[in-house]
Amino acid sequence: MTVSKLRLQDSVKAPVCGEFPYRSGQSNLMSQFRSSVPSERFPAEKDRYVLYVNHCCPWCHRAVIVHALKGLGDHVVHIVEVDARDPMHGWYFSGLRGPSRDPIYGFKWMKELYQKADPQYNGRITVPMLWDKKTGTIVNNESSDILHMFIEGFDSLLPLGKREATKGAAAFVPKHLRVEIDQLNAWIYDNINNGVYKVGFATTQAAYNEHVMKLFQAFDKLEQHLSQPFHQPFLFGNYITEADIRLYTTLIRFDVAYYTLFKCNLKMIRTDYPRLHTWLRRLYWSEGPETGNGAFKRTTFFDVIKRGYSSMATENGIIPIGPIPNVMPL
Ligand SMILES: N[C@@H](CCC(=O)N[C@@H](CS)C(=O)NCC(=O)O)C(=O)O
Repeated sequence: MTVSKLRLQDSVKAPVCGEFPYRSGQSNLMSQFRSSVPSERFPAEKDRYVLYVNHCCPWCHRAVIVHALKGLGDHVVHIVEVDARDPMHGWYFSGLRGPSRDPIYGFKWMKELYQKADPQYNGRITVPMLWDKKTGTIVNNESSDILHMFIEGFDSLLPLGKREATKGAAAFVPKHLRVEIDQLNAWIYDNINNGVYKVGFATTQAAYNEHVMKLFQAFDKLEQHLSQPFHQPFLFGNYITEADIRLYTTLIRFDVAYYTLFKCNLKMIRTDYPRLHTWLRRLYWSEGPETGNGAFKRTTFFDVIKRGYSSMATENGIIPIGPIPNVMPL
């Protein structure tokens, strides 16, 4: 992803959970950890890599969903939950949901892992982060790279039926749709995944007005997209693609967090977007093989999401009660 793509206006402040708003002259803020599996330094090997995540974070969630859909949990990539964040020192292992110490080195703070990888490191301490136990360093901390690695980088370790190249039309990025999927992903990223942050962290009324309108125009467009031939039940037809996964992580948080806490409150998915609502509920509730027997639901933790966004958006830590239920039944 290019820096210019990430550049936001100065009227949007830096969120703790979300894309960093790059401002002019800050191009050196791109992550330095952008290696891949498989590569000479980081071959695909079982039990070698660890993914650190927090379940509030939508960027982590996309990697976690693919991890579940591909069955990478069976001794390929271990997931470790880093479940708390201190305003001064960042992510740490609290023991409340995840472990109370990093299971590899016994560290308390995520920043100790970053400093082990690079003692001079002074960038953001973010999740998701993919760690290599063998060389004791960070492979990558950019969720779209990790997502792509999980889609096919570990395929040599998986049964044939799970490999991207042998899945044909059921691939997460089928060859004949690659360009369309990439275009939709970029647009969804700018207007929706990152769009909610531009609204939630706007520091002027003008910025808020601009970004909130763009966000709902994007939903209107997607609602129309889902009405077109070959665009349902999923965004590109009968199979879940990378675009569905990327959109899901924002939409499942929308009514319960962004609508209330980020003031994205012009419309709700459940009351105003019938096609998007059906699409969302199908992904969430389906227990069939197309969702890895419920991978979307299994990886969605509403208590963590509500608590996490409340602590970001309000001073007093009060968690809004509604809407109830978190997801309507199908
Ligand atoms: N570009 C990164 C962004 C990841 C990100 O912003 N993660 C947030 C959690 S949602 C984080 O760790 N924030 C901690 C901080 O900035 O101190 C990605 O997509 O992986």
